Amino acid sequence: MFSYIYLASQSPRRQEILKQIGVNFEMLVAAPGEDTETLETPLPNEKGRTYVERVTFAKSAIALARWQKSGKPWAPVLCADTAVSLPSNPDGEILGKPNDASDARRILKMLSGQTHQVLTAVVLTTDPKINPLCLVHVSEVEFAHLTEAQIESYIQSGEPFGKAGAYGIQGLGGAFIPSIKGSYSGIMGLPIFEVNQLLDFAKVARI
Ligand SMILES: Cc1cn([C@H]2C[C@H](O)[C@@H](COP(=O)(O)OP(=O)(O)OP(=O)(O)O)O2)c(=O)[nH]c1=O
Repeated sequence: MFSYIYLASQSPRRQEILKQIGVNFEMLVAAPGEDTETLETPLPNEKGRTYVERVTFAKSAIALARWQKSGKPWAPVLCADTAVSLPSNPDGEILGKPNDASDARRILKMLSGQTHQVLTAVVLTTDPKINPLCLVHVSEVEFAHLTEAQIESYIQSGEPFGKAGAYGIQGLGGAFIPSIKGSYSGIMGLPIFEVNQLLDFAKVARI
């Protein structure tokens, strides 16, 4: 039985979700100069599922190297990546975190009035010498038609930044979403039900 895990993610949403299900975790934070952003550039013609899997496995390899350097005792390491996929987008289907306000505007205009997918890949390494447990969770999110004024005031709020697809369902962005098919927590970055199953399988204790 493991009494805690390492969370290798800067996402405050993932921390909240782990707390919600009573998981004890310690952050495995990036070392200065460590670059994970370059990984998050989609490869030419890369599909959503392949993208989130590739990025999460890469984040995982970086996290394991981080653990090795840290000299800390072993505990399972959890990594995840969330991206929005819009197959009808001619410039490539993957929409990640916006680079700036004009990128957020471009993404929100594409999502307006459409249904998109949110994909979250999760990788849990239970032993550094064996293959990790992994899954990809997919939800469908219906977006209402947004006016230019709504998009501008949403960008002004600052909420789109640091979030895949330039919105947060858990914040003001929730008001743009008439329906979802899938899981709210999966859209927020960590699907509770599936992660709970992985943690059970890996024999991780809860508080
Ligand atoms: C679609 C959507 C995404 N998001 C967030 C979840 C993720 O934090 C973020 C996607 O970026 P990620 O690259 O998955 O995660 P991150 O950069 O926040 O953290 P790290 O790479 O260190 O693990 O978008 C929401 O909070 N709400 C939403 O509705």
